[in-house]
Amino acid sequence: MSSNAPISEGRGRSQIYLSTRGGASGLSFENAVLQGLAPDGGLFLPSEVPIASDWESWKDLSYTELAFQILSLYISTVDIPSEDLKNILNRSYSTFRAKDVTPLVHLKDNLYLLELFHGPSYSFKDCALQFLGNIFEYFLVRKNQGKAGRDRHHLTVVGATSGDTGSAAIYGLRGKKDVSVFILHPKGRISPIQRAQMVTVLDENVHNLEIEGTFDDCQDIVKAIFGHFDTDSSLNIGAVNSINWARILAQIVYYFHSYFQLVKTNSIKIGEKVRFVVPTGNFGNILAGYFAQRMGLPIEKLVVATNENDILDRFWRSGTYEKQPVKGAEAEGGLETDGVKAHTEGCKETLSPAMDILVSSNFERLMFYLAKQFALTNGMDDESSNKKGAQDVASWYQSLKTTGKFGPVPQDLLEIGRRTFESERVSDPQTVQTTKAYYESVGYILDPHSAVGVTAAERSISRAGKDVSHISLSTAHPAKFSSAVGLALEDEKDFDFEAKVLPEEFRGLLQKQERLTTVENSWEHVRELLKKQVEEELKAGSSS
Ligand SMILES: Cc1ncc(COP(=O)(O)O)c(C=O)c1O
Ligand SMILES: N[C@@H](CCOP(=O)(O)O)C(=O)O
Repeated sequence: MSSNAPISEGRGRSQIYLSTRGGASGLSFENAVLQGLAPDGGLFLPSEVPIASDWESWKDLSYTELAFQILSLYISTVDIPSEDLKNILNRSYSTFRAKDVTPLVHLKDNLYLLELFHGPSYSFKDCALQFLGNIFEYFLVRKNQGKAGRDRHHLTVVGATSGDTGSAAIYGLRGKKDVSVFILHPKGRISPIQRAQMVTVLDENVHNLEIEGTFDDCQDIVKAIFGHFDTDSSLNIGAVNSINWARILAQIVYYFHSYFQLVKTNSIKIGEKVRFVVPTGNFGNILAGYFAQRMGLPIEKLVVATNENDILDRFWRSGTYEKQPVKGAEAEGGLETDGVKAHTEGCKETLSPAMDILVSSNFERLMFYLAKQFALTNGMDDESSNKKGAQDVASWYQSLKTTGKFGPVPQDLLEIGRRTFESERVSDPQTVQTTKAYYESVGYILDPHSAVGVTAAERSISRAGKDVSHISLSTAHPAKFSSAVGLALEDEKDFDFEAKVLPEEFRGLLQKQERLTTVENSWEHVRELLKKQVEEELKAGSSS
C-alpha cells in the first residue's frame, strides 16, 4: 500500500485538512474531526486525495484490515498510532450482525445489492458512526488524562436527523464519558420505529429534540449553532452529521470491500469497471464513492438516486443548484407515507423519508473538487487551483444562502462532473412498483430508500448494458419503514411483516418509555437549551 501524494511536515498531504471555503488549512485529522465544521462555514477536506497505487493487493483483507489500509492514508500516526487505529476499527465493527460487515447479495443478472444495514441501528449510518463514536472517545480520553472536574474537555455533540443518523449516533455515543448528545429531528416526519429507536434511549447524556419543521430546518439550526458559538463558551461543539469528515472517510471502505466481493465470486475480473448506484440525500454516501474512485477503484459511474426531493437530479441535468418547491403530491399520484403526507416549504414528504432533504450538505465538497479540477484544466497550479476552488465555493454558497440557488456553473465544469456522475429521480409510485416487483420475482424485501436505488439501477443498466456490473447500495433495513413496505406488499398473499421483516430488537420498542423535548424552530432557542443542559451535566459531573 502506498500513496503518491507528496509528503510535507512529515505527513502525507492527505492527512492534513483544509476548508472548502478557504478560511482554514493545515489542520490535523484530530482537529478536523473534533471541530466538525470549519469556522468559515465550509467543510473539511484532505489537502490531497491519495492514490492507492497497489489497491489490488487489498483483495483478500478482512473488512477491518481493509479499513485500516484506507484510513491510514488519511490519518497520520501522530493523530492515531497504528495499533490504536486497529483496535478502534476492531471494536467499531464487532457490533455488526454480519460476518462480512456489509454483505453483497446477488439480485439478478448484473445487479447486486450491498446491504449496509447490519449494524446496531439497522441503517448504513452505523458503518461510520460506530467508528466516529469510538474516535471521539479516544481523543477525549487522551485529552483528559490526569484532569478532573471542570478541567476535563467535554464534547457537546449536536446533530440533525431525518431518522437514521440520530439513532446511529445515539447508539455510538450513549453512556460515553465527557460527551453530551443532542439530536434534532423534524416532528412527525420520521417513521415510528426511527423515532422510537431514538427517544427510548434514556441514558443521561442523550437528548432528543423534536422541531416543528423539516430536516433542512434541523440541519440549518445545527449549522447556525456551529457558526455562532461564543468563543469563550465552555461548550466544545462536535458534529455527527456527514459534515464531519470522519463520516465520509469510514464510508469509503465498503466501496472497495464490495468490489472485492464481486472479484472473489468471479463476477468480475480485477480492474474491470463497475457502476455504483446510491440512494442520495445529504450526498455523504455517494461522496465516499467519489473518493474511492479518485483513489483508484475502477468505478465507471456513480449514479445518484433521488426521490421526489430532487435538487441533485435537477443539478446534473441543468447545472443549476436550486431549492425549489416541488409539485403537489397529487400531480404524481403521491401516496400517504409513514408520517404526514403534505409538504412544506418545498420539502415533500415521501415514502423514503430519510432522503427528504432539500439542500445536500456534502455537495459542497464535490463542488470544491469540480471547481479545482476546472481550474487545473485552465492551467493553474495545485495551490492556485485550491484557492480558486475555495473562492468559487464560497461565492456559490453565499448565493445559495441569499437567493436560494447558484449556477448555472460553467458547462466545462459540469462536464467534468458528468464524467463520473449520472442521476435519476424516482417517484413514490415507482418506489412501490420496484418493491413489489423484487418481492414477486426474487423474494427480496427492499426498504423504500433501497428501492429508490434499485429503480435507478435498472435505468442505469438499460443505458450501460448487461456487461457492466451494478452495485446498488441498500441503506436501511425494511423494518424501519413498516407503512411504506406494507403499502407496497399488503396485497401479496404470503407477506407477513411481523414474521418476515421485524427483527427481535424492534419488538415492543414502540411501547417503551420515552424521553424527548419539543423545541421551537429557532437556533437561538436550541442553543440556550443546550447551554443550560450541558451546564447541569458538568455540575453533576464535577460534584460526583
Ligand atoms: C436510509 C437512508 N438512505 C439514504 C440516505 C441518503 O444518504 P446520504 O445523506 O449520505 O446521501 C439516508 C440519509 O441521509 C438514509 O437514512
Ligand atoms: N438521512 C439522514 C440525514 C442526515 O444525514 P447525514 O448523513 O449528514 O448525517 C438521517 O437519516 O438522519
